[in-house]
Amino acid sequence: MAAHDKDAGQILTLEVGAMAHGGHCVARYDGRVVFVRHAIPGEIVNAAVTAGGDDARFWRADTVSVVRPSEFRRSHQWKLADSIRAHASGRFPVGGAEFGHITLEHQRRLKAQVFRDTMTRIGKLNVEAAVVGITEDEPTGLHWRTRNAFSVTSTGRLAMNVHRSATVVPVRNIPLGVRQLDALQLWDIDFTGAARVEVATPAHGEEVLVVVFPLEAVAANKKQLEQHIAQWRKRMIHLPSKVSVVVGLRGKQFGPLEMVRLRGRTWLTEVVETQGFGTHTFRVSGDGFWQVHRDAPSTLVEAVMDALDPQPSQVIADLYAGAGLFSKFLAESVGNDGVVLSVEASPGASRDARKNLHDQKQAYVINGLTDRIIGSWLQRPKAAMANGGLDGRRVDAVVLDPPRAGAGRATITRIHQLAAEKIVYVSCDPASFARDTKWLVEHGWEIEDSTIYDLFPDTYHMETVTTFRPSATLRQSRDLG
Ligand SMILES: C[S@@+](CC[C@H](N)C(=O)[O-])C[C@H]1O[C@@H](n2cnc3c(N)ncnc32)[C@H](O)[C@@H]1O
Repeated sequence: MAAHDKDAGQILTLEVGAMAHGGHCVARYDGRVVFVRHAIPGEIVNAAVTAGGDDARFWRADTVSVVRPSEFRRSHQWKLADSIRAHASGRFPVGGAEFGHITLEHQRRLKAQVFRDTMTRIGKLNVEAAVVGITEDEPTGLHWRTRNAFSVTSTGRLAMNVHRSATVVPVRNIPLGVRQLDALQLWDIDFTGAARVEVATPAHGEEVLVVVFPLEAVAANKKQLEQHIAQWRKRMIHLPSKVSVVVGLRGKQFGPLEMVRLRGRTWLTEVVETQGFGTHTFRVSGDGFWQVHRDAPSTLVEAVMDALDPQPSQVIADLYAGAGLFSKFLAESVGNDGVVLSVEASPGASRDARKNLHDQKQAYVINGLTDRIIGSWLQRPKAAMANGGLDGRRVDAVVLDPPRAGAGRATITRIHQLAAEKIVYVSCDPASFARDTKWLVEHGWEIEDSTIYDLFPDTYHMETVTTFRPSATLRQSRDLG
């Protein structure tokens, strides 16, 4: 909350309307829009203003009590994230479980509505998408996160941030985390000197990877850093032998992360077992991206493989490929005469991808920014793949899985120029996806199918997998060209 915010703390009684992207319901007060968190469409709530002011275009508020509850309200699954209990004890809820007070079935209905509304508002398209949930998540929506990041309090305890705030609240369990995480009792360790701690606890196996990021001042002072490293090492000596601990020294974005090993390894193993597409094992380094829900890797691989339907000898571009999750399964399907171009910007993730794909000669790991790599393919299609070309071949299909910001207009245009037969777009953000879709449609692409996967229960987040095909007009113009 901003210190100058004279309206902060004021309690408003509001009838809340539709759920908007970002996890808040839209309400009106004196003609002004108020984004209300921890409410459900149709409810009347008392909400405390968390950001206001006469000049503000809109206000923000947290529900503190419910006057007319929705039939889909339940008691919140996580005390520290429950706005009502938090405000009653004079504090703010931690972020990250803003749907914990809504039944799982209704959360999914709301996600479908948010996706539909966002596609209409930004994408200018009517898209109906079914929501697929993970059965084991029912009914609570708890115990699914394999990747958890913590802030650290001034006394060295693991903590979570209050929504849109630097305020941290110490935690002693993470209800959304997989059960292995609580069992480690990392809350009892003194992490003084650290700014952030990230913990990866894979769904299968006992390996755990803890990455400790020092405070900037500590990282900048070699002697202090060494002292803290010695202390962290000592304080974690009791952890089970399969727990690896590294200190991460961040470079610039996409620059290499230097990892100082305190114990164990700088990476862990992830096993992805699918229905119908086999099982593969992946190496994922401390700084590498991995899907967060324990069942997300297998669910998304199955969705992408079903949507793409890769055939032997095809050329497939896997853009924003991370450690090669989709590339690995795709390479197997296209066989020795096919090609998978696995494009990823992070050097660490590309290193992992090279290891994960080393036995598949048809897979090329290309480290760089997607738009530049495609630009090179378009400019020099005859050049060898190792030299930034396509070896005279044509890209048959594209899968892209960009970060939350989406691909952006320039990259979408280049993807279109590849003249593939199919694009499968995996997205974790409906707003950037709607923007990218608008540009694809302007270029002549049509949506064939779109499905929402509820891979972030008890939060407002969602994952979508959408198949695009060239429209009849686009096909015609290609034939003429
Ligand atoms: C949502 S993750 C998907 C990774 C992979 N498909 C998976 O499922 O494990 C997005 C990835 O894109 C990478 N990335 C971000 N911006 C990029 C860019 N401009 N070009 C290439 N890769 C990028 C990130 O480093 C990250 O690994």
